[in-house]
Amino acid sequence: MTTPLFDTIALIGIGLIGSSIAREIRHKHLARRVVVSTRSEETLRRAAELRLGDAYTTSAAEAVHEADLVIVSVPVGASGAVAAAIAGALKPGAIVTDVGSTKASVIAQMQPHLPAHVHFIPGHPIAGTEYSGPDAGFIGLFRSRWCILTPLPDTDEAAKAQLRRFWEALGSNVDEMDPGHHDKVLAIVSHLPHIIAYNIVGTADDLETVTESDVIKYSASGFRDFTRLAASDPTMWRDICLHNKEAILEMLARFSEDLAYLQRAIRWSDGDKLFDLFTRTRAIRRSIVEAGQDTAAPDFGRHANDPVE
Ligand SMILES: NC(=O)C1=CN([C@@H]2O[C@H](COP(=O)(O)OP(=O)(O)OC[C@H]3O[C@@H](n4cnc5c(N)ncnc54)[C@H](O)[C@@H]3O)[C@@H](O)[C@H]2O)C=CC1
Ligand SMILES: O=C(O)C(=O)Cc1ccc(O)cc1
Repeated sequence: MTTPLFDTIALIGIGLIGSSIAREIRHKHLARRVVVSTRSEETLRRAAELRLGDAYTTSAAEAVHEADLVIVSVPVGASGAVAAAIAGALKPGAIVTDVGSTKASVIAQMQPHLPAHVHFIPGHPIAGTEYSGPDAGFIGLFRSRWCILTPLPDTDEAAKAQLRRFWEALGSNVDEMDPGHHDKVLAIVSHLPHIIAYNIVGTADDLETVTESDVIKYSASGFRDFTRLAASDPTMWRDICLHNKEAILEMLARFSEDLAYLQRAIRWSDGDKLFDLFTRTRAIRRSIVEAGQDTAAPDFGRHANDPVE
């Protein structure tokens, strides 16, 4: 058996991401003890049934007081409230991290509450699915996926190296980025695709001439891919939109301009313009496939609700 990387890990929030991390910790023996905390009694009970931790509490402060690593996995809009709740109970030298999809806002919400005697290192695993809750997590979610850390200036190198080792133990490749840059990159590669998916599925649902049963019956695989994204958790995506507002609006403005260009090419039957664009975008897809980044997260175990061994 390998030596655990941490003595005690506290998981605040035990949905898709928190429970996937919990399963990995147990599976790979990365901590001696795991304390699970979440707001609702019902989710906590389910986490206990799934044996995701060693101790369970609805008090985030109680969960963190002995923790060497605290991982906050809640919707980004709740980050500030969690930081305020745990601040007074954190152990000196503890590493506090998060997994939120936006970084500048999470830092702005959490940092003012956290004491100087802890190492706050924000993070974001670029891995997930459209499912949520403790049953949705699975071992392998983070394998061969990127995890981006957005450390603050003067972050302790040893603490950062320890957090890197943790994500690497989960199979991730770890990168570092400035929070503002992270938010712009993620706005185009993750947030916009979800917004477009919510929009197109909403548009199809609003059409008078095409019925819902037409949509369900004849949906081609392209539309079905959009419905998968548009089935993602409404709270999580509301929070992402509200907490990465500037970058998302900037990318949406660019997107709308480019869409108008495409619309014009179709209106004027400009086949060359259409062909050129479609050729350029196909090359991007091929680069992604060549880089081995085309596969969805492995499906095995996605609904494996068996208690963790
Ligand atoms: N779902 C995905 O594909 C990915 C999500 N993320 C980020 O990870 C975070 C968690 O997302 P999921 O695990 O998917 O969500 P989820 O909805 O599956 O789980 C959220 C958890 O947070 C708890 N929670 C909500 N508000 C809380 C509060 N105020 N205090 C304490 N606990 C609270 C819920 O009870 C639940 O346990 C979000 O910030 C999201 O942006 C990051 C990468 C991928
Ligand atoms: O399900 C998908 O395709 C995703 O894109 C999952 C995802 C959602 C949010 C993130 O911040 C990172 C990954």
